[in-house]
Amino acid sequence: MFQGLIAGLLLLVYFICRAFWKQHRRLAPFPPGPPADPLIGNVRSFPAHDAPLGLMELAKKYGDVMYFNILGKHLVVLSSQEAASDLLEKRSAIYSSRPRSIVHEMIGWDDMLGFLPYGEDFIKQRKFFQQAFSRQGCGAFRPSQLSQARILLKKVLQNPERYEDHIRQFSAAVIMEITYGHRVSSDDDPYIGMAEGMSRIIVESGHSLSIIDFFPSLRYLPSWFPGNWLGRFAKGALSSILFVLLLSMNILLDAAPFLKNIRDVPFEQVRQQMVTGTATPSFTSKQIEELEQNGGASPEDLQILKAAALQMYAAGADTTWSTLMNIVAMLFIYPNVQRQVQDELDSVIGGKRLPDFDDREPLPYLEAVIHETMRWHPTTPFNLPHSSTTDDIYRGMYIPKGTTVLANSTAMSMNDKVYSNPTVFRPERFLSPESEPLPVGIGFGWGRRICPGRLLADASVWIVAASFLTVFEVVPAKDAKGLDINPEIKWLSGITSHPAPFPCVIRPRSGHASQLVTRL
Ligand code: HEM
Repeated sequence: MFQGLIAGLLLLVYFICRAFWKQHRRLAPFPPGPPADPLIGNVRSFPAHDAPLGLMELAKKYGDVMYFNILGKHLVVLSSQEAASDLLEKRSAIYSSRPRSIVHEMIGWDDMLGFLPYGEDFIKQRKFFQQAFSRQGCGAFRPSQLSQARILLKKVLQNPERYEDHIRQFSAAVIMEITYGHRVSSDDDPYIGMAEGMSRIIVESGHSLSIIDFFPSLRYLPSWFPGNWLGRFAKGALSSILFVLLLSMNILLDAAPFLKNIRDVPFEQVRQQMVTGTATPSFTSKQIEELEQNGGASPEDLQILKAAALQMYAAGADTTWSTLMNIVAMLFIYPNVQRQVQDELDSVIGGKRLPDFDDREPLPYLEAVIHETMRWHPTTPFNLPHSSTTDDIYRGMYIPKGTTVLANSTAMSMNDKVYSNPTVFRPERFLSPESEPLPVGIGFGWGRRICPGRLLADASVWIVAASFLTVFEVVPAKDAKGLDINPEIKWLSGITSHPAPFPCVIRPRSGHASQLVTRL
């Protein structure tokens, strides 16, 4: 009797709480956002071109937490580091999943860490990364980063006009060596071919997957259609579906066997080498060893590990390359900044040798230039989308379960409440006494999804920037009359953003540096 009463009371409390929650939910409005059309929601008001900039403008009107309804799907755009840190970091128990990506499912990439929803597989795969790329773990990769940086310098010396390719190959070679212990020996190394094919697929599939790139295609509709939103919606939806179908078929046709090979071939090679005792220690060999020490690697474990190894390349090569290309562009545009970095390098290292990673501490100006480049032109103009796993109320606004949450890095980097004169490229802002906040979230994301390769990336960028600027300088090319060509640099945006090729000359610096170059 007494137990029944307790059970009844508990049930009553449950229903009251549920009713209160529903009431609360109804009372809490969605975050502000542009007015929506019936059924299609904000399809027409979502910026179709240059979405990061378009959304930055909208945020001036609607605030740093904006709501969009895209064909019934909830999308929240965050435009301040404060909101991103509050939600993606402090409430990371709620905001750490990823939205479903049909195209990535079709090409079999849905088991890679970056696309996994929050859950057991995510936690398992993320652990591989956290172990390998801890501060201590990264130390083991330094020799490979240093020697690949030397190879890069030699290639630039021999063939400076192909510097973009050389930097791309550096980024790929470091990842291949770290992941599989494979030392890239020449430009026609088959692993480099695989890596380049992979880059192409990342760019293509990234476009078709992204909600930002996909749904706005519904907007390519005549705006004169008076009041007949249904007709517009149908036409837009059809074109979007066709767009995705064509793109994914194209990917499927020429990419499926390739994707299987790039996943299996290097991985199986490491396993063979482990059997014959010829494997160079790598991320893959270490993880296999560890699994075997803990009772043997199951086929599922091996599948997860294969996906993790592939993910390393998919996430680490283009991002590192784009960041380095952005730095080259900024140094070209701001020769006085370039000179100041070189003065610092000369006074600290003395121009008698190439920088080693141990020289990292005393180069604050170079560090500031790297941070300022990542702020001024974020490598990923949008962070990867997060997705929420329960209903939430933030600052009195309702964010439903299943909302895609997009952090607009571009808007954050231009926030004048955080950065003084944000449109001006000024590394000094990160130095004492100004010491403005470092753009860590803008560069590498937040919370449980923060880039697990950030320490490795940071070291690669530092080593290349420091050694490159010790021996080379980037100067304007000359026209037929011998005058400087001052090109207007255009920025290309996909998943990552980097400058379009622009005319410039890379040449050895004079003085001590020229001797270093001859010794390369
Ligand atoms: C300068 C170079 C790099 C930049 C700018 C960069 C940036 C990012 C960003 C913005 C994210 C999304 C974070 C979020 O969702 O909140 C991310 C995720 C990721 N990055 Fe990086 N990254 C770089 C290099 C690397 C490297 C070298 C690796 C590995 C070797 C790596 C592995 C990953 C992985 C696996 C994810 C997905 C994490 C997850 O979904 O849990 N990244 N990165």
